[in-house]
Amino acid sequence: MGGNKRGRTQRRHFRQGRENVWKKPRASPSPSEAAQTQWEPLVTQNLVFEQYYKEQGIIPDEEWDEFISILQKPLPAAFRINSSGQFSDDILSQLENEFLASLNAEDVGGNVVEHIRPLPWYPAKLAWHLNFSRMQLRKNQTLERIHEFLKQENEIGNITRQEAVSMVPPLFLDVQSHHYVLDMCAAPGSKTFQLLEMIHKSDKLAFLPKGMVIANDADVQRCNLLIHQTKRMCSANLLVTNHEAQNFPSCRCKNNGMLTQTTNETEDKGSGRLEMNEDTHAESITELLFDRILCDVPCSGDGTIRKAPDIWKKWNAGLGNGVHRLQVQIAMRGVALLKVGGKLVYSTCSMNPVEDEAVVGEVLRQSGGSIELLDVSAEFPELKRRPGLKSWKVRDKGKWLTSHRQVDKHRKTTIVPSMFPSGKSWKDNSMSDATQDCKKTEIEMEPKVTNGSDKNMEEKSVNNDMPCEGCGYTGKHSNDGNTISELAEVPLDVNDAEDEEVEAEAEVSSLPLERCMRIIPHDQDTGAFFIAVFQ
Ligand SMILES: C[S@@+](CC[C@H](N)C(=O)[O-])C[C@H]1O[C@@H](n2cnc3c(N)ncnc32)[C@H](O)[C@@H]1O
Repeated sequence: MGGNKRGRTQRRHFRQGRENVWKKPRASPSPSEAAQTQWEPLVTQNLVFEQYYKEQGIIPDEEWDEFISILQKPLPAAFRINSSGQFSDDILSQLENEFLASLNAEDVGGNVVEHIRPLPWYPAKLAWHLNFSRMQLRKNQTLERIHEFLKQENEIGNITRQEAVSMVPPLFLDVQSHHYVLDMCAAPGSKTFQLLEMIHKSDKLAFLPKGMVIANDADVQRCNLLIHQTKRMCSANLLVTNHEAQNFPSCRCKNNGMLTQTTNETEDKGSGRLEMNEDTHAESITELLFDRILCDVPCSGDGTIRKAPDIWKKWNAGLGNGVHRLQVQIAMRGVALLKVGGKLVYSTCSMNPVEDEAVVGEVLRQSGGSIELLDVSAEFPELKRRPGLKSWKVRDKGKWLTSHRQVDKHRKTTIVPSMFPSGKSWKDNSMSDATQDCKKTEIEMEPKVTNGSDKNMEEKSVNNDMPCEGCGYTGKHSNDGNTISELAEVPLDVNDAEDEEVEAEAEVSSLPLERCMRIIPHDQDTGAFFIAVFQ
C-alpha cells in the first residue's frame, strides 16, 4: 500500500474508531525501510479463545456477540483524581464546570452524548471515564485541551491515568491511614499509587500517616517503573522491594516501627535488602504482619485484550494453565503474612477460571478454614459484576477435562488437581496433591543462592525463566521447571480439537466461589477483571 493511500486509510479507520486495525510489522524501521513497509491488518479474532470462553459459560449465549464485539473495540481512557492531593477539589471542579460542558454534546436527535463522565461506582466522583481511547486523545485536535490537561496533571501527581477496572481491587481493601499494606506484585504501580493515596488521606493539615505501603515486584526493571510512578506522590511511607512474592521474606518490626528482615544465620547474614537495623533486641521485636495485602498476580492478561490487541494472536489455554501454580504460591505467601482480621485481595486481569476461581478454591483449601472468602456483593452497588463460577473445565493439549482423573499420566504434574473445581471442601481434602507439590517446590527453592556461586542453582534458575504474557515479565517464576512454551498449547484447528473432547460429568465446587466477582467488558464498556476478597 503506498504512503498516501495508507495515510488516508488510517485516517478513515481512525474516524471510525477502529485504530486497532492497522499495525506496523516492526517496531522501529529505518526511514527508508519505513517508506516501503507494508501495513498488516491486526488480528482481532481467535477461534481457540472464543471456543474456550464459550465452553466456560462465563458469558450467556444471548450476550456472546456483544461480548466479542466490545473486545474488538479500543478501550476508552480513564483516570483518577489523587484523593490525598491538595488540588483534588480544584481538579474536580474544572472537570465538572469546564470539560463536561465542552465535551458532552447533543447528537442530531437532541440526546446528550456523554464523552466524559464520572465512574458511578467510584467514591466522590474521583474517577472518570472518557469516551475516547488513548490514541484518539493523542491524535485528535479537538481533544487537545483535555489531553494536555491530563498529561500535565498526571505528571505532577494530581491525577493518575489508569484503566477503570484496575481501580477496583484497592477499593475493596478499605485501607486506613494506620494500616501496614503489602502490594505483592506492584509494578508498574497504578494500584500502589491508589493505596498510598488511601494511607495519606486526611482532613488534617500536614498529616503524617502511621501506616506504610511496601510495594514489591520480582522484576527489577519494572521496579524502576514502579518508583517512577510512585515518586509523584512524594511519600515517605513507601518502601519498594524486589523479591519473588512467593518467597517474600519475613520481616521483623521494632516497636518504633523500624523494619528488619529475618536473616538466616548460616546463609547470607546481613545481605537482606529489607534490613534497616541490625541492632535488634528480642524483647522489643515482633514479626511484621500486614493489615492489608494486595495480590494482583502475574496472569495471562486476556482481560486487557482491548488495550493490548496483540493478545488475540498469542492467546491459548496453556498460558493460564502455566501460571496457576505460581498464583497459588503467591496468594498463599500473602495469607501467611496477613494479620488476623486483616484483608487480602486476590486479583487478575484474566477471565480464565483456572487463574481465578481455581486459585481462590485452592487457597481456601490450603488455608484450612483460617481465612474466609468475604461476600462483598453489597459494597459498591453501582459496579456491575458477575458472581464467580462454581464449575469450569480445564483444557490441555486440545482436550476438555472436567476432573483430574482424566488427565493423561504424563501431564499430571503440569495439570494439577487444584486447577479443577473438585467439589471438595478443604475438610475432605486437607492436603491436596497441589499443596504437596507446592511444599515440595518451596523446599527445593529454599537455598536461594544470590551470589551466583552455586552452579546447580544457576541451571535451575534458567529452567525456571518463564515469560508472563500478561505482564511482559520474563523473570524467574518458581514452578516445576516447565517453561510457558512447554505448557502453552499450539493453537489447534477448532474442529480437530472437538474430535478429541472427552465426555464427563462436570465437577461443582462446594466452596462459596460465587462470592468472587468478575467484571465483564460489555457490562460497562471496560476491560475485564477478577477479584476475590479474603479475611
Ligand atoms: C498484573 S502485573 C501487576 C500490576 C500492578 N499491580 C499495577 O496495578 O500496576 C503483575 C506483576 O507481577 C510481577 N511478577 C511476576 N512474577 C512475580 C513474582 N513471582 N513475584 C512478584 N512479582 C511478580 C510482574 O513483574 C508484574 O509487574
